[in-house]
Amino acid sequence: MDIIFYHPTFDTQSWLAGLQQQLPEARVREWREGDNQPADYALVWHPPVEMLAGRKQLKGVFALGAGVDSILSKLKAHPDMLPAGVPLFRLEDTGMGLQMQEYAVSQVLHWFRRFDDYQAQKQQANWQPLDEYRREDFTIGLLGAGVLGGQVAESLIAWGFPVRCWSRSKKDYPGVTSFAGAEQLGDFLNGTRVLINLLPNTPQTVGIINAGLLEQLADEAYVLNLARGVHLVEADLLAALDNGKLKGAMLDVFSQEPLPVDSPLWKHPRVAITPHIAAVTRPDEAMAYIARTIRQIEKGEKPAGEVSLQHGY
Ligand SMILES: NC(=O)C1=CN([C@@H]2O[C@H](COP(=O)(O)OP(=O)(O)OC[C@H]3O[C@@H](n4cnc5c(N)ncnc54)[C@H](O)[C@@H]3O)[C@@H](O)[C@H]2O)C=CC1
Ligand SMILES: O=C(O)C(=O)CO
Repeated sequence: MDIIFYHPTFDTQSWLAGLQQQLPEARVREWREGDNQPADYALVWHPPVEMLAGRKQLKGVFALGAGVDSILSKLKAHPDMLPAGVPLFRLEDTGMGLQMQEYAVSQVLHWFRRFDDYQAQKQQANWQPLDEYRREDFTIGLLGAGVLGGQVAESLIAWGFPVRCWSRSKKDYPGVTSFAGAEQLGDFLNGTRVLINLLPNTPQTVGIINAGLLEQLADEAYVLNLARGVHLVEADLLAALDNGKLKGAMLDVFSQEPLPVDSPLWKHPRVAITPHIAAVTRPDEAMAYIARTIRQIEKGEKPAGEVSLQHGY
């Protein structure tokens, strides 16, 4: 079995060694320009078109991340990049769920305990206990309730917050109120105090967090964007912060990355920023998942994690 690997920034040698250990029966190599030698599987992130185009013998392509938007947008421009019938897999969880839980829980607690207000008071040397917030006024709403959103919901339930989610179809997570489809988006937003985005980037979700949506949230709401920058209309977020509708935002992802130095988001006192690190690929867990999935394919089984090209995620 031959496996080709391409990632623009990962430590390729350590991935090749790790994969070889997980799959001793395979021949694993780095893909380089001009390599047309046979391959059964391709492991990729931002792959050059020529790496995959025409490789009809592939049994599977693995995206080395959870979101497949960059691969699918390339596929749109170059439909021959993924030969017909070759399944595309993505990383499901592989350690990202826990990272998303850490990020979301720490930030929700930061807002809930008013550390943002105390930080602002500190700038003024102002010693002033503030009214406590009540959990019942702190409903958390998850936009997207899949592998990662479901785990974030679970972690916030454990902290006693009212939690609701919105997805394409209804979910059955214990203690979580589930809303589904465009017709229930308004009900989901009504009363949501903290909006956490974990949607995939698809034509249906681009720009979804806009002025019209923000207006429907509870007053003094907060936005946590953990998914993709294109989901959020940044100008609308800034306007909602400045008109008082939103109390704060924490953003991990941006319409342009790295975020340009002249973006007004950097300077806004109620916007917190991290550089797209909410959940990163954990090599050991990712390699174990890929090896397990390849073994399932080799046995003729149908593994989890296949991307629906029809739905775009
Ligand atoms: N900031 C970061 O470091 C990272 C960001 N991500 C982002 O998180 C996203 C979510 O990852 P997973 O939970 O693994 O994805 P998933 O595919 O398991 O879950 C997606 C959820 O969104 C819902 N959804 C999709 N389209 C919808 C629509 N039109 N209307 C309503 N609901 C819709 C689905 O029903 C599902 O509940 C990824 O696509 C990626 O963009 C993932 C990993 C790291
Ligand atoms: O896996 C993904 O989709 C990511 O965004 C990793 O940072």
